[in-house]
Amino acid sequence: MSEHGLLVSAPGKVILHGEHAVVHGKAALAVALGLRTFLRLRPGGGERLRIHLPGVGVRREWDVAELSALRGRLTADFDESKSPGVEQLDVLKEFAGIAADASAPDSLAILAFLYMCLAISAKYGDVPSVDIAVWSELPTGAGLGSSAAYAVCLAAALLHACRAISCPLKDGEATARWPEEEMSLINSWAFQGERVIHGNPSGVDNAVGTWGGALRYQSGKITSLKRVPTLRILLTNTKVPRSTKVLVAGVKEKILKFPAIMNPVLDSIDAISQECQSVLEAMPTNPSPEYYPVLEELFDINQHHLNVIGVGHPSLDRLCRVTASHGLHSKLTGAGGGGCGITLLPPDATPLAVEAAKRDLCACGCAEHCDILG
Ligand SMILES: Nc1ncnc2c1ncn2[C@@H]1O[C@H](COP(=O)(O)OP(=O)(O)O)[C@@H](O)[C@H]1O
Ligand SMILES: C[C@@](O)(CCOP(=O)(O)O)CC(=O)O
Ligand SMILES: [Mg+2]
Repeated sequence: MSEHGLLVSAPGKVILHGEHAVVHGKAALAVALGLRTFLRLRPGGGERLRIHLPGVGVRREWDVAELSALRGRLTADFDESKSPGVEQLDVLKEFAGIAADASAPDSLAILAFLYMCLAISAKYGDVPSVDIAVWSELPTGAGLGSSAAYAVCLAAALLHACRAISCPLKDGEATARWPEEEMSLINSWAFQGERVIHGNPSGVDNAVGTWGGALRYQSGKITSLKRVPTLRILLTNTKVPRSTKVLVAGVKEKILKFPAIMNPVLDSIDAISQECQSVLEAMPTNPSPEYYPVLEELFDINQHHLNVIGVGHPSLDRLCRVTASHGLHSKLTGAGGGGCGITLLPPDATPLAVEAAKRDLCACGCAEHCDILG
């Protein structure tokens, strides 16, 4: 690592269809966002490891020797394919002074960092003496994959600090991507970070955070979408906070309680993703209004399904109602329970109608918008 260190970044994502169902082996379609998380890695001083996470109000530092001793107490083989153990996480919580239920954003961020740092360094070398700062353009806990972007940045930086991956920058280059197999390793370790934060993630968010672009994800299989037409989508943050971990656990509980009722809903969400992919791949690259009625109907059906599996919220119902009053169709994106919704903007939607919808959304408290292009 040079004395100037390394700047790493990873994008957030929008799930078009398949959130939650993807945790249960169904397909999801997701696209990377222009909003990113950034990490600066610098050589540390005095055999210390420092982290600064302004987004969640964390500034902590530890002795490298103290972390090495802690790593020795965790008595387990660390591997990117092994789930973080409950006992391991309990030891880390106790060490960092984190409550046993560890659900606050700062606690989860520290826990994911400590786990990834100790696990990666145990596999590839010594606990590194580095300074790490992470900041983001993404809202945290709003359905845009901030946890995955954070985990991808941490995985890349820690693997780099432990010399498990190369420095991709060649002389004179300002930016670069790691080679494919190193990206796969980053993705696998980012998944471990997501496991600490989410409990039981599908892996779709860290896949988009690592690879970018538009992809279909199912049971660990990542496929780039063949052709992605230009799709205008309005992103609205309801500003209602929620935790992905809690929502994912709630869906699992419902499936266990009513398998015969819930499994067909997940199958139907899967079919929506398939149908949406077919439409997207049939659409010309340039905006073409005739495909939109189907895409709009798929949004509506999926939004109903997401309510059925228990991840809706009154703020999201309001968002859908307000946009519907302007002829526009919306659904939640990500874990739901608040967070963000997406609204499809067909090429024949008038700028006046879109502006009016945005104004009404602001009036009902959903104050943040951005237009994204697929
Ligand atoms: N920039 C960041 N710095 C530190 N922690 C972060 C950052 N972004 C996200 N996180 C962690 O991820 C959690 C949010 O993850 P999650 O509930 O999955 O929501 P989402 O991924 O939709 O934003 C936060 O509570 C925090 O622990
Ligand atoms: C609900 C889920 O499908 C997506 C969660 O996304 P987010 O953390 O809300 O950005 C969970 C997952 O796929 O791991
Ligand atoms: Mg998340």
